[in-house]
Amino acid sequence: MKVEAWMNQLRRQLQRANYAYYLQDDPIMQDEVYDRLYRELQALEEKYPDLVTPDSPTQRVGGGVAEGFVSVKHNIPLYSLENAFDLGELAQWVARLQGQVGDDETVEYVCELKIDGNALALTYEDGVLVRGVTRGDGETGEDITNNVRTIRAIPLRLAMENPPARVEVRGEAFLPRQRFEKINQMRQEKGESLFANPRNATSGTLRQFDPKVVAQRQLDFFAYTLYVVDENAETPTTQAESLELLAEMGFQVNPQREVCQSLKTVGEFFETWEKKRASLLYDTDGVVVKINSYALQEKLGFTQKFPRWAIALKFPAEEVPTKLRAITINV
Ligand SMILES: NC(=O)c1cc2c(=O)c3cc(F)ccc3oc2nc1N
Repeated sequence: MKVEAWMNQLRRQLQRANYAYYLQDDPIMQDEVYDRLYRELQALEEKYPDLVTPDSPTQRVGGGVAEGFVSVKHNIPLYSLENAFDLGELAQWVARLQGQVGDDETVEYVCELKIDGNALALTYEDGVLVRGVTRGDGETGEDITNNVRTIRAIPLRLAMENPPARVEVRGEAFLPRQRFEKINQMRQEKGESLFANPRNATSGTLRQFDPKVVAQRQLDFFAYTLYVVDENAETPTTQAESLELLAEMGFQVNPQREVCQSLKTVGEFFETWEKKRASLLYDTDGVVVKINSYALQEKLGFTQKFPRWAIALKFPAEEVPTKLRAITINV
């Protein structure tokens, strides 16, 4: 077999093993086999440097220390979400929607946990990750591609045979709480300032100039929006389908989601997770409620700042720990 074909085969095998191990928590290959194949690919890439490809697992941490980040315009803007602070406000939002879509339309919702991290905009061309950008002001963000490439939950190549010409993905980079605590513990030992919370630690890490530092922090990522920019590729017609397609493409998609037919079941999803969220390995600050149908999303469109077809239903702010409150009262 030609060496180039062998190197491509090695890459596919390592990517599949990575996906199974990292995203499906179901290893298909012993570590020592993975390491041997990885070293074999590295040796071949050193011997044939012009056969190195950007999606090779060996290319995750590279690019040297950046001088700064270039500001780039998003291909598709990233809007923010309107907030609702209780079920009453959610009911008002639903009533407004129903008014806009007409009473004959039965509206179906998708409820997703709102991950408390930093939004990222990813661009894939012919299935290969070409750009990773911070949210910025929604119109332009900072090109942090070399840092994004170090996030293991973000595929360097989409896991599909015939990828669309271009795919835009949005998702949330975040740090699981345990990882956040470990990072702060290491900073404390080095006498460095501590991060206030996982979200700040995530944004501080994404803007590091050295990808090696980003890689050490082991950021995580959940994808939540997909735009297939390719007229002859099949495109999803609902948010639920998009989430399934994102998982097929090799992204980590948050499993705690539900298609709801009524405000009542949205409320139940919200109340369930308001209670259970402490058991999650990462911070969430609410539930994102979205209209499932893309046709209806299209019909509703956007205001100056928000999509009319999505809202963030926020969890009440964390209770101040009682002992702290007791001290306040004594003072
Ligand atoms: N933090 C999140 O977990 C999360 C955030 C957003 C958004 O910010 C968001 C913004 C839009 F304009 C439209 C849809 C969105 O969907 C989203 N879905 C999510 N799951």
